[in-house]
Amino acid sequence: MKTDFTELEKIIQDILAVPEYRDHPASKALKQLWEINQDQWHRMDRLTRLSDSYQDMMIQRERSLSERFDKHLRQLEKMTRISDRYQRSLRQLNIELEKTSLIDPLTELPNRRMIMKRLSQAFESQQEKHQQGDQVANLVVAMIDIDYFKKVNDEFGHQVGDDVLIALGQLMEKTVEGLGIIGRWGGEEFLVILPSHTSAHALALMERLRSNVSSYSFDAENKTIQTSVSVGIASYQAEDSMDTLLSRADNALYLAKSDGRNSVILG
Ligand SMILES: Nc1nc2c(ncn2[C@@H]2O[C@H](COP(=O)(O)OP(=O)(O)OP(=O)(O)O)[C@@H](O)[C@H]2O)c(=O)[nH]1
Repeated sequence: MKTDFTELEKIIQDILAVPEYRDHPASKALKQLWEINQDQWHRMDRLTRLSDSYQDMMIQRERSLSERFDKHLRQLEKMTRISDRYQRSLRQLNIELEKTSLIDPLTELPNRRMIMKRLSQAFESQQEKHQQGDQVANLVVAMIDIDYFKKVNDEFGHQVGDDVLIALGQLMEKTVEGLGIIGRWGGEEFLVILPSHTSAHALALMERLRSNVSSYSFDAENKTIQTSVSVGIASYQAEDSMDTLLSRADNALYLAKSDGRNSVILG
């Protein structure tokens, strides 16, 4: 049965208000009971309000924590994106840096640093091959120097000289393509590495390269520039170091120059 407290309260108040009942023990007990009830009701009310405000506080705290968490997450995502972008551009920069540190900017051929790297690799595999007794095809290097290049600069200017270097670089690269690697050794000098060639094959290839350059003519200011190269070749021999191999190619080049230029000599 549901108690109607408003009705009950009214009945109790009515009883307590009757003057004749005032000193009656039942009236006193009822008054006491009523006060206890009121007291408990106030306590319950306080507890309920306390619990409500505690719940509100917890909800508020949870919301603020969640907002802070979301904010940190967004910051973290942003930082990750920035870091990814930064790493990508750093990688790209490294690739470009590696490229520029190994490529000659004028001719876009491998520079001396790269050609030395490749020579060192080719030299190591040559030594392994040599130890296994394979001595038919060897590592061959060819030192190439453009003849009378100073005259080109003097007569047509440095810019035309640069253009001639680029054109000859491309022509020579085409000639050795698939057979070896050519790089700019410095100034008007180039170095060819042929990893596995007989001396006869290397000689024939360099003869073709010399012939291609000498039949090439460069047009500048309505004049034709005739070009030629001198080439010194050295083929790997037992006990060779990279230095002795290069030095023999250099000596052969010197002989080719002394021989009147536009020639190929196997040292
Ligand atoms: N335009 C241009 N000239 C260069 C470059 N590097 C070196 N040279 C020039 O190449 C010329 C080399 O001259 P020399 O060493 O006297 O040799 P050469 O005139 O070719 O004569 P031989 O080698 O004896 O046939 C010099 O004039 C250098 O200035 C370059 O990057 N661009």
